Amino acid sequence: MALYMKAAEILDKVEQKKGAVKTLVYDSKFQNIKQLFALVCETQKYSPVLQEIIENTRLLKETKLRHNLAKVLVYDLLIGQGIKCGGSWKAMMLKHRSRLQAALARIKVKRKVSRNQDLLPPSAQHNNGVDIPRYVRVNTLKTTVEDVIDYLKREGFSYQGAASQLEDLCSLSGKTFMSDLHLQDLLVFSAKMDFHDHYLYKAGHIILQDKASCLPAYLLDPPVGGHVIDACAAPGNKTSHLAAIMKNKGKLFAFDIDTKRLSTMSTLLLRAGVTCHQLANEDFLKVDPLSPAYRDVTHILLDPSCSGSGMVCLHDGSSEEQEHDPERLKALAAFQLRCLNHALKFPKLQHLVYSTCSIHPQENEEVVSACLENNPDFRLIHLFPEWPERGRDPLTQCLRASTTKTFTHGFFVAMLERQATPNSESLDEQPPSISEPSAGEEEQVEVSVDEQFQPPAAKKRRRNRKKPKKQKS
Ligand SMILES: C[S@@+](CC[C@H](N)C(=O)[O-])C[C@H]1O[C@@H](n2cnc3c(N)ncnc32)[C@H](O)[C@@H]1O
Repeated sequence: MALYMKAAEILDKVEQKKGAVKTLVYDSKFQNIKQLFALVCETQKYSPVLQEIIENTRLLKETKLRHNLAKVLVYDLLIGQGIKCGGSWKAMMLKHRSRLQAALARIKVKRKVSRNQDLLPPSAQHNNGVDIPRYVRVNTLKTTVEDVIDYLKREGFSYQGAASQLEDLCSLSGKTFMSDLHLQDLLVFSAKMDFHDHYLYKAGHIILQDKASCLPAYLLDPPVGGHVIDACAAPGNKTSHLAAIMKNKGKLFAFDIDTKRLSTMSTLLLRAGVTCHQLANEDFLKVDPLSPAYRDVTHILLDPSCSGSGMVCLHDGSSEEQEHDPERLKALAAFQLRCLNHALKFPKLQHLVYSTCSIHPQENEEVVSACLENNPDFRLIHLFPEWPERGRDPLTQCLRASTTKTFTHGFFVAMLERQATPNSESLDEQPPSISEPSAGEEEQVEVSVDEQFQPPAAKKRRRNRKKPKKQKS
Protein backbone atom coordinates (compact mmCIF):
# COMPACT_ATOMS: atom_id res chain seq x y z
CA MET A 1 0.00 0.00 0.00
CA ALA A 2 2.88 2.29 0.82
CA LEU A 3 3.95 2.31 -2.83
CA TYR A 4 0.59 3.58 -4.08
CA MET A 5 0.25 6.13 -1.29
CA LYS A 6 3.72 7.52 -1.97
CA ALA A 7 3.12 7.62 -5.73
CA ALA A 8 -0.16 9.49 -5.24
CA GLU A 9 1.48 11.88 -2.78
CA ILE A 10 4.22 12.68 -5.34
CA LEU A 11 1.67 13.24 -8.10
CA ASP A 12 -0.19 15.63 -5.76
CA LYS A 13 3.03 17.55 -5.09
CA VAL A 14 3.92 17.72 -8.80
CA GLU A 15 0.48 19.21 -9.49
CA GLN A 16 1.07 21.75 -6.73
CA LYS A 17 4.43 22.56 -8.39
CA LYS A 18 6.34 21.57 -5.26
CA GLY A 19 9.15 19.98 -7.27
CA ALA A 20 10.16 17.77 -10.16
CA VAL A 21 9.26 14.07 -10.13
CA LYS A 22 12.84 12.90 -9.88
CA THR A 23 13.64 15.11 -6.89
CA LEU A 24 10.40 14.29 -5.09
CA VAL A 25 10.93 10.56 -5.62
CA TYR A 26 14.50 10.66 -4.31
CA ASP A 27 13.47 12.84 -1.39
CA SER A 28 10.63 10.49 -0.47
CA LYS A 29 13.09 8.04 1.12
CA PHE A 30 10.91 5.24 -0.21
CA GLN A 31 12.65 1.89 -0.06
CA ASN A 32 12.27 1.05 -3.77
CA ILE A 33 13.14 4.35 -5.40
CA LYS A 34 13.19 2.93 -8.93
CA GLN A 35 9.87 1.15 -8.51
CA LEU A 36 8.28 4.34 -7.21
CA PHE A 37 9.87 6.42 -9.99
CA ALA A 38 8.61 4.02 -12.67
CA LEU A 39 5.07 3.97 -11.24
CA VAL A 40 4.87 7.77 -11.00
CA CYS A 41 6.29 8.28 -14.50
CA GLU A 42 4.06 5.66 -16.11
CA THR A 43 0.96 6.99 -14.36
CA GLN A 44 1.81 10.48 -15.60
CA LYS A 45 2.39 9.19 -19.10
CA TYR A 46 -1.03 7.56 -19.25
CA SER A 47 -2.69 10.31 -17.23
CA PRO A 48 -5.21 11.49 -19.91
CA VAL A 49 -6.36 7.90 -20.56
CA LEU A 50 -6.59 7.10 -16.85
CA GLN A 51 -8.54 10.29 -16.29
CA GLU A 52 -11.01 9.29 -18.98
CA ILE A 53 -11.44 5.80 -17.51
CA ILE A 54 -11.97 7.20 -14.00
CA GLU A 55 -14.55 9.70 -15.23
CA ASN A 56 -16.39 7.20 -17.44
CA THR A 57 -16.69 4.68 -14.61
CA ARG A 58 -17.37 7.31 -11.91
CA LEU A 59 -14.76 5.54 -9.85
CA LEU A 60 -14.10 8.37 -7.40
CA LYS A 61 -17.73 8.61 -6.42
CA GLU A 62 -18.08 4.85 -5.99
CA THR A 63 -14.86 4.28 -4.07
CA LYS A 64 -14.16 7.62 -2.35
CA LEU A 65 -10.55 7.27 -3.48
CA ARG A 66 -8.49 10.42 -3.86
CA HIS A 67 -7.93 11.42 -7.45
CA ASN A 68 -4.21 10.58 -7.82
CA LEU A 69 -4.51 7.46 -5.70
CA ALA A 70 -7.24 6.22 -8.07
CA LYS A 71 -4.96 7.00 -11.02
CA VAL A 72 -2.00 4.96 -9.78
CA LEU A 73 -4.24 2.05 -8.81
CA VAL A 74 -6.05 2.06 -12.16
CA TYR A 75 -2.70 2.33 -13.95
CA ASP A 76 -1.27 -0.73 -12.18
CA LEU A 77 -4.48 -2.73 -12.47
CA LEU A 78 -5.03 -2.19 -16.20
CA ILE A 79 -1.67 -1.29 -17.72
CA GLY A 80 1.09 -1.99 -15.19
CA GLN A 81 2.04 -5.02 -13.15
CA GLY A 82 -1.37 -5.72 -11.59
CA ILE A 83 -2.23 -4.49 -8.12
CA LYS A 84 0.58 -5.62 -5.84
CA CYS A 85 -0.69 -4.63 -2.41
CA GLY A 86 -3.03 -6.87 -0.45
CA GLY A 87 -5.58 -5.33 1.82
CA SER A 88 -8.74 -3.43 1.17
CA TRP A 89 -7.60 -1.48 -1.92
CA LYS A 90 -6.84 -4.62 -3.85
CA ALA A 91 -10.26 -6.06 -3.03
CA MET A 92 -11.88 -2.74 -3.97
CA MET A 93 -10.07 -2.50 -7.30
CA LEU A 94 -10.77 -6.12 -8.16
CA LYS A 95 -14.47 -5.47 -7.52
CA HIS A 96 -14.39 -2.75 -10.20
CA ARG A 97 -11.95 -4.49 -12.52
CA SER A 98 -14.33 -5.62 -15.25
CA ARG A 99 -15.95 -2.16 -15.50
CA LEU A 100 -12.55 -0.50 -15.69
CA GLN A 101 -11.31 -2.99 -18.30
CA ALA A 102 -14.43 -2.38 -20.37
CA ALA A 103 -13.84 1.39 -20.20
CA LEU A 104 -10.26 0.94 -21.42
CA ALA A 105 -11.43 -1.35 -24.24
CA ARG A 106 -14.02 1.24 -25.34
CA ILE A 107 -11.35 3.95 -25.52
CA LYS A 108 -9.16 1.70 -27.68
CA VAL A 109 -12.04 0.93 -30.04
CA LYS A 110 -12.88 4.63 -30.30
CA ARG A 111 -9.25 5.49 -31.15
CA LYS A 112 -8.86 2.44 -33.41
CA VAL A 113 -5.78 1.08 -31.61
CA SER A 114 -5.07 -2.33 -30.14
CA ARG A 115 -2.07 -1.66 -27.87
CA ASN A 116 -2.09 0.39 -24.68
CA GLN A 117 1.04 2.30 -25.73
CA ASP A 118 -0.71 3.53 -28.88
CA LEU A 119 -3.01 5.52 -26.60
CA LEU A 120 -0.12 7.72 -25.52
CA PRO A 121 0.08 11.26 -26.86
CA PRO A 122 3.08 11.80 -29.18
CA SER A 123 4.75 13.99 -26.53
CA ALA A 124 4.83 11.00 -24.19
CA GLN A 125 6.55 8.80 -26.76
CA HIS A 126 10.08 10.00 -26.06
CA ASN A 127 11.43 6.64 -27.03
CA ASN A 128 9.65 6.50 -30.39
CA GLY A 129 7.60 3.56 -29.26
CA VAL A 130 10.71 1.50 -28.38
CA ASP A 131 10.48 0.03 -24.90
CA ILE A 132 13.85 0.12 -23.21
CA PRO A 133 14.75 -3.38 -22.05
CA ARG A 134 15.02 -4.06 -18.33
CA TYR A 135 18.74 -4.25 -17.54
CA VAL A 136 19.92 -6.14 -14.48
CA ARG A 137 23.51 -5.83 -13.31
CA VAL A 138 24.77 -8.85 -11.41
CA ASN A 139 26.45 -7.72 -8.21
CA THR A 140 29.66 -9.72 -8.33
CA LEU A 141 30.39 -8.77 -4.72
CA LYS A 142 27.65 -11.15 -3.67
CA THR A 143 27.23 -13.68 -6.44
CA THR A 144 28.24 -14.63 -9.99
CA VAL A 145 26.54 -14.25 -13.34
CA GLU A 146 26.33 -18.04 -13.66
CA ASP A 147 24.63 -18.42 -10.28
CA VAL A 148 22.05 -15.74 -11.10
CA ILE A 149 21.32 -17.37 -14.48
CA ASP A 150 20.91 -20.78 -12.80
CA TYR A 151 18.68 -19.31 -10.09
CA LEU A 152 16.42 -17.66 -12.65
CA LYS A 153 16.28 -20.80 -14.81
CA ARG A 154 15.10 -22.76 -11.78
CA GLU A 155 12.34 -20.15 -11.41
CA GLY A 156 11.09 -20.83 -14.94
CA PHE A 157 13.00 -18.10 -16.83
CA SER A 158 14.43 -19.09 -20.19
CA TYR A 159 18.04 -18.06 -20.89
CA GLN A 160 18.77 -17.26 -24.53
CA GLY A 161 22.59 -17.00 -24.26
CA ALA A 162 24.51 -13.86 -25.17
CA ALA A 163 23.06 -11.30 -27.56
CA SER A 164 24.82 -11.36 -30.93
CA GLN A 165 23.53 -7.99 -32.15
CA LEU A 166 22.03 -4.94 -30.49
CA GLU A 167 18.54 -5.55 -31.87
CA ASP A 168 18.40 -8.88 -29.97
CA LEU A 169 17.99 -6.86 -26.77
CA CYS A 170 14.57 -5.67 -27.91
CA SER A 171 13.34 -9.10 -28.95
CA LEU A 172 12.68 -10.37 -25.44
CA SER A 173 9.26 -11.13 -24.07
CA GLY A 174 7.75 -12.91 -21.07
CA LYS A 175 10.34 -14.73 -18.98
CA THR A 176 13.09 -14.91 -21.59
CA PHE A 177 16.39 -13.18 -20.94
CA MET A 178 19.91 -12.94 -22.31
CA SER A 179 23.39 -11.66 -21.56
CA ASP A 180 24.15 -8.20 -22.86
CA LEU A 181 26.10 -7.67 -26.06
CA HIS A 182 28.69 -5.36 -24.48
CA LEU A 183 28.77 -5.67 -20.69
CA GLN A 184 29.42 -9.08 -19.28
CA ASP A 185 27.83 -8.64 -15.86
CA LEU A 186 24.60 -7.37 -17.37
CA LEU A 187 21.49 -9.47 -18.03
CA VAL A 188 18.70 -8.19 -20.24
CA PHE A 189 14.95 -8.82 -19.89
CA SER A 190 11.81 -7.54 -21.55
CA ALA A 191 10.78 -4.00 -20.62
CA LYS A 192 7.81 -5.33 -18.66
CA MET A 193 9.87 -7.42 -16.26
CA ASP A 194 9.90 -6.03 -12.73
CA PHE A 195 12.38 -7.32 -10.16
CA HIS A 196 11.70 -4.90 -7.34
CA ASP A 197 10.02 -7.58 -5.26
CA HIS A 198 12.42 -10.33 -6.29
CA TYR A 199 14.62 -12.07 -3.72
CA LEU A 200 17.79 -11.46 -5.77
CA TYR A 201 17.13 -7.71 -5.74
CA LYS A 202 16.17 -7.54 -2.08
CA ALA A 203 19.29 -9.52 -1.15
CA GLY A 204 21.54 -7.21 -3.17
CA HIS A 205 22.56 -9.93 -5.64
CA ILE A 206 21.26 -7.92 -8.57
CA ILE A 207 21.18 -4.15 -9.13
CA LEU A 208 18.49 -2.64 -11.34
CA GLN A 209 20.55 -0.23 -13.41
CA ASP A 210 20.17 1.01 -16.96
CA LYS A 211 22.89 -0.21 -19.31
CA ALA A 212 24.10 3.32 -20.12
CA SER A 213 24.53 4.07 -16.43
CA CYS A 214 26.80 1.00 -16.13
CA LEU A 215 29.23 2.47 -18.66
CA PRO A 216 31.08 4.97 -16.41
CA ALA A 217 32.36 2.46 -13.83
CA TYR A 218 32.92 -0.21 -16.47
CA LEU A 219 35.03 2.12 -18.62
CA LEU A 220 36.90 3.70 -15.71
CA ASP A 221 37.84 0.15 -14.66
CA PRO A 222 39.75 1.09 -11.49
CA PRO A 223 42.38 -1.37 -10.31
CA VAL A 224 41.73 -3.82 -7.49
CA GLY A 225 43.19 -2.19 -4.37
CA GLY A 226 43.30 1.28 -5.95
CA HIS A 227 42.28 4.64 -4.49
CA VAL A 228 39.22 6.00 -6.27
CA ILE A 229 36.82 8.94 -5.87
CA ASP A 230 33.15 8.93 -6.76
CA ALA A 231 32.63 12.69 -6.65
CA CYS A 232 28.82 13.04 -6.81
CA ALA A 233 27.86 9.60 -5.71
CA ALA A 234 24.30 9.28 -4.38
CA PRO A 235 22.24 7.15 -4.64
CA GLY A 236 25.27 5.02 -5.34
CA ASN A 237 24.65 2.61 -8.21
CA LYS A 238 27.92 3.58 -9.82
CA THR A 239 29.68 3.43 -6.46
CA SER A 240 28.61 -0.17 -5.92
CA HIS A 241 29.66 -0.97 -9.49
CA LEU A 242 33.10 0.55 -8.84
CA ALA A 243 33.39 -1.46 -5.62
CA ALA A 244 32.53 -4.65 -7.50
CA ILE A 245 35.24 -3.93 -10.09
CA MET A 246 37.70 -3.18 -7.27
CA LYS A 247 36.62 -6.45 -5.59
CA ASN A 248 35.98 -4.42 -2.43
CA LYS A 249 39.73 -3.80 -2.07
CA GLY A 250 41.40 -0.41 -1.84
CA LYS A 251 39.65 2.85 -0.98
CA LEU A 252 36.57 4.26 -2.58
CA PHE A 253 35.88 7.82 -1.40
CA ALA A 254 32.26 8.73 -2.16
CA PHE A 255 30.97 12.29 -1.75
CA ASP A 256 27.53 13.79 -1.98
CA ILE A 257 26.20 17.11 -0.85
CA ASP A 258 22.66 15.86 -0.25
CA THR A 259 22.12 14.31 3.17
CA LYS A 260 18.90 12.47 2.31
CA ARG A 261 20.27 10.94 -0.87
CA LEU A 262 23.38 9.93 1.02
CA SER A 263 21.35 8.14 3.63
CA THR A 264 19.50 6.17 0.91
CA MET A 265 22.89 5.40 -0.57
CA SER A 266 24.20 4.11 2.72
CA THR A 267 21.34 1.57 2.86
CA LEU A 268 21.85 0.51 -0.75
CA LEU A 269 25.60 0.02 -0.33
CA LEU A 270 25.02 -2.05 2.78
CA ARG A 271 22.62 -4.26 0.85
CA ALA A 272 25.10 -4.57 -2.00
CA GLY A 273 27.83 -5.73 0.38
CA VAL A 274 30.13 -2.78 -0.37
CA THR A 275 32.81 -2.39 2.30
CA CYS A 276 35.68 -0.49 0.66
CA HIS A 277 33.94 2.88 0.70
CA GLN A 278 34.12 6.00 2.84
CA LEU A 279 30.95 7.99 2.52
CA ALA A 280 31.15 11.73 3.14
CA ASN A 281 28.40 14.33 3.21
CA GLU A 282 30.55 16.99 1.56
CA ASP A 283 30.53 19.44 -1.30
CA PHE A 284 33.00 17.89 -3.73
CA LEU A 285 34.13 21.37 -4.78
CA LYS A 286 35.34 21.92 -1.21
CA VAL A 287 37.29 18.66 -0.97
CA ASP A 288 41.00 19.51 -0.89
CA PRO A 289 42.80 17.69 -3.72
CA LEU A 290 46.11 18.16 -1.88
CA SER A 291 44.93 16.50 1.31
CA PRO A 292 47.16 13.54 2.21
CA ALA A 293 43.97 11.45 2.42
CA TYR A 294 43.64 11.60 -1.37
CA ARG A 295 47.29 11.52 -2.34
CA ASP A 296 46.98 8.07 -3.92
CA VAL A 297 43.77 8.72 -5.81
CA THR A 298 44.37 7.68 -9.43
CA HIS A 299 40.80 7.31 -10.71
CA ILE A 300 37.77 9.59 -10.43
CA LEU A 301 34.20 9.07 -11.51
CA LEU A 302 32.33 12.34 -11.93
CA ASP A 303 28.60 12.03 -12.52
CA PRO A 304 27.36 15.47 -11.43
CA SER A 305 23.84 16.85 -11.25
CA CYS A 306 22.48 17.48 -14.74
CA SER A 307 19.21 18.32 -16.45
CA GLY A 308 18.23 14.63 -16.61
CA SER A 309 16.97 15.22 -20.14
CA GLY A 310 18.08 11.73 -21.18
CA MET A 311 15.74 10.00 -18.74
CA VAL A 312 12.87 8.84 -20.90
CA CYS A 313 10.09 8.95 -18.38
CA LEU A 314 10.28 12.52 -17.19
CA HIS A 315 6.82 13.65 -18.11
CA ASP A 316 6.48 16.12 -15.36
CA GLY A 317 5.58 19.35 -17.14
CA SER A 318 7.67 21.47 -14.82
CA SER A 319 10.78 19.37 -15.26
CA GLU A 320 10.48 19.38 -19.06
CA GLU A 321 10.34 23.15 -18.96
CA GLN A 322 13.33 23.14 -16.63
CA GLU A 323 15.20 20.72 -18.88
CA HIS A 324 15.10 23.15 -21.78
CA ASP A 325 15.44 26.37 -19.81
CA PRO A 326 18.62 27.97 -21.31
CA GLU A 327 19.51 29.74 -18.05
CA ARG A 328 19.26 26.53 -16.07
CA LEU A 329 21.35 24.66 -18.65
CA LYS A 330 23.98 27.40 -18.48
CA ALA A 331 24.12 27.20 -14.69
CA LEU A 332 24.33 23.40 -14.77
CA ALA A 333 27.10 23.47 -17.38
CA ALA A 334 29.07 26.00 -15.30
CA PHE A 335 28.73 23.76 -12.22
CA GLN A 336 29.74 20.67 -14.21
CA LEU A 337 32.82 22.45 -15.57
CA ARG A 338 33.84 23.58 -12.08
CA CYS A 339 33.53 19.99 -10.84
CA LEU A 340 35.61 18.71 -13.76
CA ASN A 341 38.33 21.32 -13.33
CA HIS A 342 38.40 20.60 -9.61
CA ALA A 343 38.64 16.84 -10.11
CA LEU A 344 41.66 17.23 -12.40
CA LYS A 345 43.56 18.89 -9.52
CA PHE A 346 44.09 15.59 -7.68
CA PRO A 347 47.83 15.21 -8.10
CA LYS A 348 48.10 11.51 -8.91
CA LEU A 349 44.97 11.32 -11.01
CA GLN A 350 45.44 9.20 -14.12
CA HIS A 351 41.94 8.64 -15.43
CA LEU A 352 38.66 10.43 -15.00
CA VAL A 353 35.27 9.46 -16.36
CA TYR A 354 32.73 12.25 -16.76
CA SER A 355 29.11 11.27 -17.35
CA THR A 356 25.64 12.80 -17.46
CA CYS A 357 22.14 11.56 -18.19
CA SER A 358 21.61 14.63 -20.35
CA ILE A 359 21.22 14.81 -24.10
CA HIS A 360 22.25 18.48 -24.32
CA PRO A 361 25.67 19.24 -25.86
CA GLN A 362 25.96 22.20 -23.41
CA GLU A 363 26.27 19.71 -20.52
CA ASN A 364 28.33 17.18 -22.44
CA GLU A 365 30.74 17.89 -25.30
CA GLU A 366 30.86 21.61 -24.54
CA VAL A 367 31.80 21.05 -20.90
CA VAL A 368 34.50 18.55 -21.87
CA SER A 369 35.94 20.83 -24.58
CA ALA A 370 36.12 23.77 -22.18
CA CYS A 371 37.79 21.57 -19.58
CA LEU A 372 40.41 20.33 -22.05
CA GLU A 373 41.22 23.93 -22.95
CA ASN A 374 41.76 24.69 -19.25
CA ASN A 375 43.79 21.53 -18.66
CA PRO A 376 46.27 20.85 -21.45
CA ASP A 377 47.84 18.02 -19.40
CA PHE A 378 44.79 15.90 -20.07
CA ARG A 379 43.51 14.34 -23.27
CA LEU A 380 40.47 12.35 -24.29
CA ILE A 381 40.57 8.60 -24.60
CA HIS A 382 38.78 7.04 -27.54
CA LEU A 383 36.26 4.84 -25.78
CA PHE A 384 34.74 1.54 -26.78
CA PRO A 385 35.28 1.60 -30.60
CA GLU A 386 32.40 -0.82 -31.25
CA TRP A 387 29.87 1.33 -29.32
CA PRO A 388 27.31 2.49 -31.90
CA GLU A 389 26.72 6.08 -30.79
CA ARG A 390 29.54 8.61 -30.52
CA GLY A 391 29.92 12.07 -28.99
CA ARG A 392 29.02 15.01 -31.22
CA ASP A 393 31.70 16.01 -33.70
CA PRO A 394 34.59 16.63 -33.07
CA LEU A 395 34.40 14.80 -29.71
CA THR A 396 33.82 11.40 -31.26
CA GLN A 397 36.14 9.82 -28.67
CA CYS A 398 33.21 10.15 -26.23
CA LEU A 399 30.10 7.99 -26.11
CA ARG A 400 26.46 8.84 -26.30
CA ALA A 401 23.53 6.56 -25.62
CA SER A 402 19.88 6.86 -26.56
CA THR A 403 16.61 4.96 -26.68
CA THR A 404 16.77 4.57 -30.45
CA LYS A 405 20.45 3.73 -31.09
CA THR A 406 21.54 1.85 -27.97
CA PHE A 407 18.13 0.98 -26.42
CA THR A 408 18.99 2.75 -23.18
CA HIS A 409 18.23 6.07 -21.54
CA GLY A 410 19.98 9.08 -23.07
CA PHE A 411 23.51 9.34 -21.67
CA PHE A 412 26.98 10.79 -22.28
CA VAL A 413 30.40 9.49 -21.21
CA ALA A 414 33.88 10.98 -21.66
CA MET A 415 37.17 9.70 -20.31
CA LEU A 416 40.16 11.93 -19.68
CA GLU A 417 43.70 10.75 -19.20
CA ARG A 418 46.69 12.61 -17.79
CA GLN A 419 49.43 12.88 -20.37
CA ALA A 420 52.40 13.40 -18.06
CA THR A 421 53.19 11.45 -14.91
CA PRO A 422 53.18 13.71 -11.86
CA ASN A 423 56.39 14.04 -9.89
CA SER A 424 55.60 12.05 -6.77
CA GLU A 425 58.60 13.44 -4.84
CA SER A 426 57.33 16.97 -5.04
CA LEU A 427 54.01 15.71 -3.66
CA ASP A 428 55.75 14.39 -0.59
CA GLU A 429 56.86 17.91 0.13
CA GLN A 430 53.33 19.27 0.22
CA PRO A 431 52.47 20.84 3.58
CA PRO A 432 49.61 19.20 5.45
CA SER A 433 46.32 20.36 4.02
CA ILE A 434 44.30 22.85 6.00
CA SER A 435 41.11 21.04 5.01
CA GLU A 436 42.12 17.68 6.49
CA PRO A 437 39.06 16.75 8.52
CA SER A 438 39.34 17.96 12.08
CA ALA A 439 37.88 15.87 14.90
CA GLY A 440 34.57 17.68 14.55
CA GLU A 441 34.42 17.37 10.80
CA GLU A 442 35.21 13.68 10.97
CA GLU A 443 31.81 13.12 12.52
CA GLN A 444 30.32 13.95 9.14
CA VAL A 445 32.13 11.02 7.55
CA GLU A 446 29.94 8.00 7.66
CA VAL A 447 31.49 4.62 6.98
CA SER A 448 29.05 1.80 6.40
CA VAL A 449 30.33 -1.74 6.78
CA ASP A 450 28.20 -4.76 6.11
CA GLU A 451 29.48 -7.08 8.80
CA GLN A 452 27.38 -9.96 7.55
CA PHE A 453 28.96 -9.83 4.15
CA GLN A 454 30.93 -12.93 3.20
CA PRO A 455 32.83 -12.53 -0.07
CA PRO A 456 31.75 -15.21 -2.55
CA ALA A 457 34.25 -17.47 -4.23
CA ALA A 458 34.26 -15.10 -7.14
CA LYS A 459 34.71 -16.52 -10.56
CA LYS A 460 36.70 -14.63 -13.16
CA ARG A 461 34.82 -11.44 -13.89
CA ARG A 462 35.65 -11.02 -17.51
CA ARG A 463 36.23 -14.57 -18.54
CA ASN A 464 34.57 -14.78 -21.95
CA ARG A 465 34.55 -11.35 -23.40
CA LYS A 466 37.55 -9.13 -23.87
CA LYS A 467 37.27 -5.64 -22.52
CA PRO A 468 37.21 -3.15 -25.38
CA LYS A 469 40.54 -1.43 -25.71
CA LYS A 470 40.83 2.23 -24.90
CA GLN A 471 42.50 4.10 -27.73
CA LYS A 472 44.29 7.35 -27.12
CA SER A 473 43.12 10.20 -29.25
C1 LIG B 1 23.40 12.43 -11.18
S1 LIG B 1 23.38 12.31 -9.47
C2 LIG B 1 24.57 11.06 -9.16
C3 LIG B 1 24.08 9.65 -9.40
C4 LIG B 1 25.05 8.61 -8.91
N1 LIG B 1 26.36 8.79 -9.52
C5 LIG B 1 24.57 7.20 -9.15
O1 LIG B 1 24.95 6.60 -10.14
O2 LIG B 1 23.81 6.66 -8.34
C6 LIG B 1 24.24 13.74 -8.98
C7 LIG B 1 24.51 13.83 -7.50
O3 LIG B 1 25.39 14.92 -7.29
C8 LIG B 1 25.13 15.45 -6.01
N2 LIG B 1 25.78 16.76 -5.94
C9 LIG B 1 25.36 17.93 -6.47
N3 LIG B 1 26.24 18.91 -6.20
C10 LIG B 1 27.25 18.35 -5.49
C11 LIG B 1 28.46 18.83 -4.93
N4 LIG B 1 28.82 20.11 -5.05
N5 LIG B 1 29.25 17.97 -4.26
C12 LIG B 1 28.90 16.66 -4.13
N6 LIG B 1 27.76 16.16 -4.64
C13 LIG B 1 26.95 16.97 -5.32
C14 LIG B 1 23.62 15.45 -5.96
O4 LIG B 1 23.17 15.51 -4.62
C15 LIG B 1 23.29 14.12 -6.64
O5 LIG B 1 23.13 13.11 -5.69
